Amino acid sequence: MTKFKVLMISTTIPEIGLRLLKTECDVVVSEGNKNAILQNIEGVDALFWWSKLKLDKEILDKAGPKLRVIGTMSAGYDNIDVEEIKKRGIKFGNTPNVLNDAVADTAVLLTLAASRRFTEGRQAIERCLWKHESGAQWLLGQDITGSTVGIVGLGGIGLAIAKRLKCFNVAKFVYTGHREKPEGKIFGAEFVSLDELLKISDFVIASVPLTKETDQMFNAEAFAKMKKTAVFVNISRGGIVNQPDLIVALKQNKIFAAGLDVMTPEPLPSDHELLKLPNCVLMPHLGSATEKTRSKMAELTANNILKALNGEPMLAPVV
Ligand SMILES: O=CC(=O)O
Repeated sequence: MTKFKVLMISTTIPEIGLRLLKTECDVVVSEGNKNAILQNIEGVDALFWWSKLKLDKEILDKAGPKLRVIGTMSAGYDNIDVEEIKKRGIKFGNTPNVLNDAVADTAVLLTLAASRRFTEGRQAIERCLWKHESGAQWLLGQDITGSTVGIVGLGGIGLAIAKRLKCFNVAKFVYTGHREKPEGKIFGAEFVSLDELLKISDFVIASVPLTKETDQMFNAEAFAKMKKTAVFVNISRGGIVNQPDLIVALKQNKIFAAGLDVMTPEPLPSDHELLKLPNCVLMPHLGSATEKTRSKMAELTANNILKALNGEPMLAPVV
Protein backbone atom coordinates (compact mmCIF):
# COMPACT_ATOMS: atom_id res chain seq x y z
CA MET A 1 0.00 0.00 0.00
CA THR A 2 1.42 3.42 -0.87
CA LYS A 3 1.82 5.62 2.12
CA PHE A 4 0.45 9.13 2.42
CA LYS A 5 3.04 11.80 1.79
CA VAL A 6 3.21 14.57 4.38
CA LEU A 7 5.32 17.71 4.28
CA MET A 8 6.26 18.91 7.75
CA ILE A 9 7.12 22.58 8.17
CA SER A 10 9.48 23.10 10.10
CA THR A 11 12.58 21.22 11.26
CA THR A 12 11.92 22.19 14.91
CA ILE A 13 8.71 20.28 15.67
CA PRO A 14 8.65 18.30 18.95
CA GLU A 15 9.56 14.71 18.21
CA ILE A 16 6.11 13.25 18.94
CA GLY A 17 4.68 14.97 15.84
CA LEU A 18 7.06 13.22 13.48
CA ARG A 19 6.82 9.90 15.36
CA LEU A 20 3.03 9.80 15.04
CA LEU A 21 2.97 10.77 11.38
CA LYS A 22 5.64 8.20 10.50
CA THR A 23 3.38 5.37 11.70
CA GLU A 24 1.27 5.85 8.57
CA CYS A 25 3.00 8.33 6.30
CA ASP A 26 6.18 9.18 4.48
CA VAL A 27 7.25 12.47 5.97
CA VAL A 28 9.46 15.08 4.36
CA VAL A 29 10.68 17.68 6.84
CA SER A 30 11.38 21.09 5.41
CA GLU A 31 12.79 24.40 6.60
CA GLY A 32 10.08 27.03 7.06
CA ASN A 33 11.26 29.50 4.42
CA LYS A 34 9.24 29.99 1.27
CA ASN A 35 11.85 28.62 -1.13
CA ALA A 36 12.23 25.40 0.82
CA ILE A 37 8.47 25.01 1.10
CA LEU A 38 7.94 25.56 -2.62
CA GLN A 39 10.73 23.12 -3.42
CA ASN A 40 9.27 20.33 -1.30
CA ILE A 41 5.52 20.70 -1.43
CA GLU A 42 4.62 19.38 -4.89
CA GLY A 43 2.44 16.29 -4.79
CA VAL A 44 2.00 15.94 -1.03
CA ASP A 45 -1.24 14.64 0.49
CA ALA A 46 -0.95 16.64 3.68
CA LEU A 47 0.83 19.59 5.16
CA PHE A 48 1.95 20.00 8.79
CA TRP A 49 2.30 23.78 9.14
CA TRP A 50 4.45 25.68 11.65
CA SER A 51 5.32 28.97 10.09
CA LYS A 52 4.40 32.62 10.37
CA LEU A 53 4.60 32.84 6.58
CA LYS A 54 1.43 33.37 4.62
CA LEU A 55 -0.01 30.03 3.56
CA ASP A 56 -1.46 31.37 0.35
CA LYS A 57 -2.66 30.51 -3.12
CA GLU A 58 0.90 30.31 -4.49
CA ILE A 59 1.84 27.59 -2.00
CA LEU A 60 -1.44 25.73 -2.50
CA ASP A 61 -1.05 25.90 -6.29
CA LYS A 62 2.46 24.54 -6.06
CA ALA A 63 1.24 21.67 -3.85
CA GLY A 64 -1.25 20.65 -6.51
CA PRO A 65 -4.52 18.72 -6.38
CA LYS A 66 -3.35 15.85 -4.16
CA LEU A 67 -3.17 18.14 -1.13
CA ARG A 68 -6.29 17.44 0.89
CA VAL A 69 -5.31 17.91 4.52
CA ILE A 70 -3.59 20.79 6.37
CA GLY A 71 -2.88 20.95 10.08
CA THR A 72 -1.45 24.10 11.58
CA MET A 73 0.41 23.77 14.87
CA SER A 74 -1.14 26.92 16.24
CA ALA A 75 -4.42 28.16 17.61
CA GLY A 76 -4.43 31.26 15.43
CA TYR A 77 -4.61 31.02 11.65
CA ASP A 78 -4.73 34.63 10.50
CA ASN A 79 -1.70 33.90 8.26
CA ILE A 80 -3.58 31.15 6.45
CA ASP A 81 -5.90 31.71 3.49
CA VAL A 82 -8.82 29.73 4.87
CA GLU A 83 -11.18 30.79 2.07
CA GLU A 84 -8.81 29.40 -0.56
CA ILE A 85 -8.42 26.19 1.46
CA LYS A 86 -12.20 25.83 1.74
CA LYS A 87 -12.67 26.45 -1.98
CA ARG A 88 -10.33 23.56 -2.73
CA GLY A 89 -12.15 21.18 -0.39
CA ILE A 90 -9.04 20.75 1.76
CA LYS A 91 -9.59 19.70 5.39
CA PHE A 92 -7.99 22.14 7.79
CA GLY A 93 -7.44 21.93 11.55
CA ASN A 94 -5.62 23.83 14.29
CA THR A 95 -4.58 23.37 17.95
CA PRO A 96 -7.01 25.24 20.21
CA ASN A 97 -7.33 24.63 23.98
CA VAL A 98 -4.08 22.71 24.53
CA LEU A 99 -2.23 26.01 24.78
CA ASN A 100 -4.74 27.91 26.91
CA ASP A 101 -2.90 27.43 30.20
CA ALA A 102 0.54 28.34 28.89
CA VAL A 103 -0.73 31.45 27.09
CA ALA A 104 -2.77 32.49 30.13
CA ASP A 105 0.35 32.13 32.30
CA THR A 106 2.14 34.47 29.90
CA ALA A 107 -0.69 36.99 30.18
CA VAL A 108 -0.39 36.94 33.98
CA LEU A 109 3.37 37.36 33.71
CA LEU A 110 2.97 40.40 31.44
CA THR A 111 0.19 41.85 33.58
CA LEU A 112 2.37 41.73 36.67
CA ALA A 113 5.54 42.81 34.91
CA ALA A 114 3.92 45.80 33.19
CA SER A 115 2.00 46.94 36.26
CA ARG A 116 5.13 46.73 38.45
CA ARG A 117 7.42 48.53 35.97
CA PHE A 118 9.63 45.54 35.29
CA THR A 119 11.45 47.02 32.27
CA GLU A 120 12.06 50.35 33.96
CA GLY A 121 13.30 48.70 37.17
CA ARG A 122 15.74 46.52 35.31
CA GLN A 123 16.98 49.50 33.28
CA ALA A 124 17.43 51.49 36.50
CA ILE A 125 19.78 48.85 37.89
CA GLU A 126 21.74 48.65 34.65
CA ARG A 127 22.06 52.45 34.45
CA CYS A 128 23.09 52.90 38.12
CA LEU A 129 19.89 54.81 38.85
CA TRP A 130 19.02 52.69 41.89
CA LYS A 131 20.19 54.79 44.81
CA HIS A 132 19.82 54.66 48.60
CA GLU A 133 18.01 57.96 48.37
CA SER A 134 15.65 56.76 45.63
CA GLY A 135 12.88 57.16 48.17
CA ALA A 136 9.56 55.71 49.09
CA GLN A 137 7.81 56.79 45.94
CA TRP A 138 10.27 55.44 43.45
CA LEU A 139 8.92 53.25 40.62
CA LEU A 140 5.48 52.80 42.10
CA GLY A 141 3.26 50.44 40.20
CA GLN A 142 -0.44 49.62 39.96
CA ASP A 143 -2.21 47.05 42.16
CA ILE A 144 -4.13 44.11 40.80
CA THR A 145 -5.73 43.63 44.20
CA GLY A 146 -9.01 45.53 44.23
CA SER A 147 -8.78 46.37 40.52
CA THR A 148 -11.18 45.97 37.62
CA VAL A 149 -9.88 43.60 34.97
CA GLY A 150 -11.32 43.80 31.45
CA ILE A 151 -10.89 40.82 29.16
CA VAL A 152 -11.45 41.49 25.47
CA GLY A 153 -12.47 38.07 24.13
CA LEU A 154 -13.59 35.58 26.76
CA GLY A 155 -12.65 32.43 24.84
CA GLY A 156 -10.69 29.56 26.34
CA ILE A 157 -7.58 31.69 26.83
CA GLY A 158 -9.49 34.71 28.13
CA LEU A 159 -11.27 32.58 30.70
CA ALA A 160 -8.02 30.89 31.77
CA ILE A 161 -6.50 34.35 32.31
CA ALA A 162 -9.50 35.48 34.39
CA LYS A 163 -9.37 32.33 36.52
CA ARG A 164 -5.70 32.89 37.29
CA LEU A 165 -6.15 36.57 38.12
CA LYS A 166 -9.02 35.80 40.49
CA CYS A 167 -6.37 34.66 43.00
CA PHE A 168 -5.05 38.23 43.07
CA ASN A 169 -8.29 39.43 44.69
CA VAL A 170 -9.51 41.38 41.70
CA ALA A 171 -12.61 43.41 42.66
CA LYS A 172 -14.45 43.05 39.35
CA PHE A 173 -14.11 41.24 36.07
CA VAL A 174 -15.72 42.56 32.90
CA TYR A 175 -15.47 41.20 29.39
CA THR A 176 -16.58 42.03 25.91
CA GLY A 177 -17.02 40.12 22.68
CA HIS A 178 -19.72 39.15 20.22
CA ARG A 179 -22.15 37.98 22.84
CA GLU A 180 -22.67 37.29 26.50
CA LYS A 181 -21.35 33.85 27.43
CA PRO A 182 -22.68 31.36 29.98
CA GLU A 183 -19.12 30.69 31.15
CA GLY A 184 -18.80 34.43 31.85
CA LYS A 185 -21.85 34.30 34.08
CA ILE A 186 -20.64 31.18 35.89
CA PHE A 187 -17.26 32.80 36.48
CA GLY A 188 -18.87 36.01 37.72
CA ALA A 189 -17.70 38.39 34.99
CA GLU A 190 -19.98 41.10 33.69
CA PHE A 191 -20.58 41.44 29.95
CA VAL A 192 -20.11 45.07 28.85
CA SER A 193 -19.56 47.02 25.64
CA LEU A 194 -15.98 47.59 24.48
CA ASP A 195 -16.31 51.30 25.29
CA GLU A 196 -17.45 50.57 28.82
CA LEU A 197 -14.66 48.04 29.32
CA LEU A 198 -12.02 50.50 28.14
CA LYS A 199 -13.44 53.20 30.40
CA ILE A 200 -13.65 51.25 33.65
CA SER A 201 -10.81 48.72 33.47
CA ASP A 202 -7.53 49.04 35.34
CA PHE A 203 -6.20 46.18 33.22
CA VAL A 204 -7.25 45.66 29.61
CA ILE A 205 -6.22 42.22 28.44
CA ALA A 206 -6.67 41.33 24.78
CA SER A 207 -7.28 37.72 23.84
CA VAL A 208 -9.08 37.91 20.52
CA PRO A 209 -8.05 36.37 17.22
CA LEU A 210 -6.87 38.69 14.46
CA THR A 211 -9.74 39.09 12.00
CA LYS A 212 -11.03 41.89 9.75
CA GLU A 213 -13.12 43.00 12.71
CA THR A 214 -10.31 43.09 15.30
CA ASP A 215 -7.63 44.45 12.97
CA GLN A 216 -6.09 47.49 14.76
CA MET A 217 -9.04 47.71 17.16
CA PHE A 218 -6.67 49.06 19.81
CA ASN A 219 -5.95 52.44 18.27
CA ALA A 220 -5.57 56.04 19.45
CA GLU A 221 -9.31 56.29 20.02
CA ALA A 222 -9.32 53.16 22.19
CA PHE A 223 -6.25 54.21 24.20
CA ALA A 224 -7.84 57.64 24.77
CA LYS A 225 -10.83 55.91 26.39
CA MET A 226 -8.65 54.02 28.86
CA LYS A 227 -7.63 55.26 32.29
CA LYS A 228 -4.26 57.00 32.52
CA THR A 229 -3.36 54.30 35.04
CA ALA A 230 -4.50 51.44 32.79
CA VAL A 231 -2.22 48.56 31.88
CA PHE A 232 -2.71 47.04 28.43
CA VAL A 233 -1.75 43.42 27.78
CA ASN A 234 -1.76 41.66 24.41
CA ILE A 235 -1.14 37.93 24.04
CA SER A 236 -3.08 37.39 20.80
CA ARG A 237 -1.72 39.04 17.66
CA GLY A 238 0.21 42.23 17.03
CA GLY A 239 -2.21 43.14 14.25
CA ILE A 240 -5.05 43.90 16.67
CA VAL A 241 -3.07 46.94 17.81
CA ASN A 242 -2.30 50.09 15.90
CA GLN A 243 1.29 50.03 17.10
CA PRO A 244 2.26 53.64 16.30
CA ASP A 245 -0.82 54.73 18.30
CA LEU A 246 0.22 52.50 21.20
CA ILE A 247 3.73 53.94 21.15
CA VAL A 248 2.30 57.47 21.34
CA ALA A 249 -0.03 56.45 24.19
CA LEU A 250 2.90 54.98 26.13
CA LYS A 251 5.27 57.87 25.41
CA GLN A 252 2.72 60.48 26.42
CA ASN A 253 1.60 58.43 29.44
CA LYS A 254 -1.95 58.31 28.16
CA ILE A 255 -1.92 54.80 29.63
CA PHE A 256 0.37 53.49 32.36
CA ALA A 257 2.10 50.57 30.68
CA ALA A 258 1.82 47.73 28.19
CA GLY A 259 2.84 44.10 28.27
CA LEU A 260 3.13 42.53 24.84
CA ASP A 261 3.88 38.98 23.78
CA VAL A 262 2.95 39.84 20.21
CA MET A 263 3.80 42.80 18.03
CA THR A 264 4.38 44.00 14.48
CA PRO A 265 6.52 42.90 12.82
CA GLU A 266 7.67 39.61 14.25
CA PRO A 267 10.55 39.20 14.73
CA LEU A 268 10.81 42.77 16.04
CA PRO A 269 14.00 44.55 14.88
CA SER A 270 16.39 45.02 17.80
CA ASP A 271 16.43 48.80 17.32
CA HIS A 272 12.62 49.12 17.33
CA GLU A 273 11.02 52.01 19.20
CA LEU A 274 8.97 49.64 21.37
CA LEU A 275 12.19 48.43 22.96
CA LYS A 276 13.08 51.95 23.99
CA LEU A 277 9.93 52.50 26.02
CA PRO A 278 10.48 52.09 29.76
CA ASN A 279 6.77 51.40 30.32
CA CYS A 280 6.58 48.50 27.88
CA VAL A 281 7.37 44.86 28.68
CA LEU A 282 8.06 42.70 25.65
CA MET A 283 8.31 38.98 25.07
CA PRO A 284 9.17 37.45 21.68
CA HIS A 285 5.85 35.63 21.09
CA LEU A 286 6.44 32.89 23.66
CA GLY A 287 2.83 32.40 24.79
CA SER A 288 2.64 28.68 24.12
CA ALA A 289 6.37 28.05 24.41
CA THR A 290 6.63 25.42 27.13
CA GLU A 291 7.96 21.92 26.53
CA LYS A 292 4.69 20.20 27.39
CA THR A 293 2.45 22.62 25.51
CA ARG A 294 4.46 22.52 22.30
CA SER A 295 4.51 18.71 22.49
CA LYS A 296 0.73 18.64 22.92
CA MET A 297 0.38 20.99 19.96
CA ALA A 298 2.60 18.76 17.80
CA GLU A 299 0.63 15.68 18.87
CA LEU A 300 -2.73 17.30 18.12
CA THR A 301 -1.56 18.54 14.73
CA ALA A 302 -0.30 15.08 13.76
CA ASN A 303 -3.53 13.46 14.95
CA ASN A 304 -5.62 16.03 13.08
CA ILE A 305 -3.74 15.11 9.92
CA LEU A 306 -3.92 11.34 10.44
CA LYS A 307 -7.65 11.43 11.19
CA ALA A 308 -8.41 13.49 8.08
CA LEU A 309 -6.20 11.35 5.84
CA ASN A 310 -8.15 8.33 7.06
CA GLY A 311 -11.48 9.98 6.28
CA GLU A 312 -12.40 10.69 9.90
CA PRO A 313 -13.24 14.07 11.43
CA MET A 314 -10.23 16.00 12.74
CA LEU A 315 -9.95 16.39 16.51
CA ALA A 316 -9.88 20.15 16.07
CA PRO A 317 -11.30 21.07 12.68
CA VAL A 318 -11.50 24.62 11.36
CA VAL A 319 -13.02 23.69 7.99
O1 LIG B 1 0.32 32.32 18.69
C1 LIG B 1 0.24 31.14 18.81
C2 LIG B 1 -0.85 30.35 18.29
O2 LIG B 1 -1.72 30.89 17.61
O3 LIG B 1 -0.85 29.15 18.54
